[in-house]
Parts: sequence; structure tokens; C-alpha cells
Amino acid sequence: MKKLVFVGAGSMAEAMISGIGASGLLPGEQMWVTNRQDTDRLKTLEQKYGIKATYDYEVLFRDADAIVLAMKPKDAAGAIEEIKPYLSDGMLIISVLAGVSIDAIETVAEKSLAVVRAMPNTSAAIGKSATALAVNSHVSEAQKLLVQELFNTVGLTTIVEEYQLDAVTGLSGSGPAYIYYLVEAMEKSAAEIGLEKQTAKQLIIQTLLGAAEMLTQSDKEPAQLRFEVTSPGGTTEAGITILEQHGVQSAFVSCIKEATAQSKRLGHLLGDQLAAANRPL
Ligand SMILES: NC(=O)C1=CN([C@@H]2O[C@H](COP(=O)(O)OP(=O)(O)OC[C@H]3O[C@@H](n4cnc5c(N)ncnc54)[C@H](O)[C@@H]3O)[C@@H](O)[C@H]2O)C=CC1
Ligand SMILES: O=C(O)[C@@H]1CCC=N1
Repeated sequence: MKKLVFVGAGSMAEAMISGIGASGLLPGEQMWVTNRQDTDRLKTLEQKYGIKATYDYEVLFRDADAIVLAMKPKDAAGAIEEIKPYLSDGMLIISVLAGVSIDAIETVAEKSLAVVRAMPNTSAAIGKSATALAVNSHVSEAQKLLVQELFNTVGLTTIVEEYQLDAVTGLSGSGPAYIYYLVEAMEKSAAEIGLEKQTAKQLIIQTLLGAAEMLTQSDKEPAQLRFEVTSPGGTTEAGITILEQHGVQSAFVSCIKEATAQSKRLGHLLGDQLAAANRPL
């Protein structure tokens, strides 16, 4: 790949640019980016990663090997309309949009595109994304390998059926936020029980890293690993009893189901926008 273009320059685009750049697969100058209107943001990305930024679509899309759609789902229809003149049949499109179907992208673009739908997460920035990919029938084996290679530089990549991407979005796309939420709670409690912020932070992070490594290296189920921490009549049992009383585990299940449902709703949004414009899917 010689030229990768990002349409959208937000958190997800930056995470990918950072991860891909650090991996060495593509040097900064082979990555191009544009956004809606925030020139300061583009300047910052140019300086930080040595990438190229422009609002000149002729320049942006010339000889592009792949185009990454990285705007919010609500902005997707408008953005695809704007770039439509620069797209041609068979072009490789990588969409990270939550919920938006491959059919919807092709319908707005009015082209037969090779679309890879990807659901990474922001840990791509440090090469630790959990990414799932789904492809349409226009994607050649070589293009699929190319996109897999690209996402492998920013973490673990797996192929799923397109219908499974809403679940992936609810689970691992949004997943880092659930973990950060837990850490926020741990930090709050640390302050209340008399630990200094810096000390607590170190302990929390190492605890997370250790637990993640245990889950990776041990062949034991998470419930068994939890059982091994929980001495009868001990501190963990006392703490987990409170979590159970508050229904925290079932709250997490509901959280992931609701995020999955929202991914589906975001997809329908674009379908509704198309229907309103008399171009139903
Ligand atoms: N943030 C995350 O953790 C993840 C986000 N995603 C997906 O990535 C996409 C982007 O999300 P974020 O980066 O968080 O959003 P963001 O709000 O940080 O960035 C969106 C970008 O799109 C640009 N944009 C909007 N309309 C445009 C247009 N017509 N032409 C060019 N650029 C346009 C904005 O200027 C902005 O740079 C979303 O579709 C989201 O579903 C996927 C996985 C994880
Ligand atoms: O919150 C969102 O909609 C995006 C998709 C997955 C993570 N962030």
C-alpha cells in the first residue's frame, strides 16, 4: 500500500494513524487525512505523525489505495455524497462506522465498492486494538489480506460475518470505555479509603495488567480465577457481595446489549436518511 486516506480526523482516525505509523508498515507521509473544517486539528496531526492533510479532494484521493471512512455515523451520508465523485467501482473502502452497513455505503456512493467494515477500538493507538472485519463480495483475496495486514499492525484482527459487527461494537468497540469506567470507580474509592492518587493509579493499572495476563496465559475460566482470589470470609467475598447486591454483573450484561442495540439503531439512521431522500436501501 502506498497511500491510505482517512476521511474524518477524530479519535479513531488518530488511534489508527498512531498505531500504523508506529508499526512502520506505512510511513507518515503515505497517510493522508481530511476532516469537516477543523484546520487546527489537521495541523496538529500533521506535526505529530508526519502525515499529510488537505481539503483538496483531487489531491487527497489521487492514487489512493484505500479510503478509511472515519466520521460519525450521522455524518456518513453527507460525507460519502461529498466524496462520491472521487470513488470508482472496485475501490477499496475501509469503514469503521458503527452500525452502518456495507449496502448503505454502496447505495449512497452509487458504486460497486470493495468494502471492508472494520470495528477496531482506540487501543489501536498503542498496537492493542481488538478488531473485527467483515467484507463484501467485491473485496478480492489480495485486498482482504492487505486490510488484515493493516489492522494486524494495530492489534489483534479477526474476521466475522457482517451481522455480527453490532455485537462486536457493543463488546470490544466500546469495550475500552467500560474498563476506564471501572478504573474511574477504583480511583474514586482509593481517594475515599486514604490512598494517594499516584500510588493508587500504579496499583490499579498493574492489577489490570496482571489480570489480563492471567486471562491470557492461564487456561482457567474467569470465574475460576475469581474463585481463587476469594477466600471464604475474606475481603474479596465481602466486596463482591456488594457488587452482587447492586446487580453489577447483570448491569454489565445490559450495558453491552444496549450498546449493541444502539449500533443497530445507528445503522438504521442512515437507512432512514436514504429513505427520506427517496433512495431506500
Ligand atoms: N472512538 C472510538 O472508540 C471508535 C469509533 N469508531 C467509529 O469511528 C468513527 C469516528 O469516531 P470518532 O473518531 O470517535 O469521532 P470524532 O467525532 O472524534 O471524529 C469524527 C471526524 O469526522 C469528521 N467529519 C465529519 N463529517 C465529515 C465530512 N463530511 N467529511 C470529512 N470529515 C468529516 C469530523 O470533522 C471529525 O474529524 C465513528 O463512525 C465511530 O462509530 C469505531 C470504533 C471505535
Ligand atoms: O461510541 C461509539 O459510537 C463508538 C463506536 C464504538 C466505540 N465508539
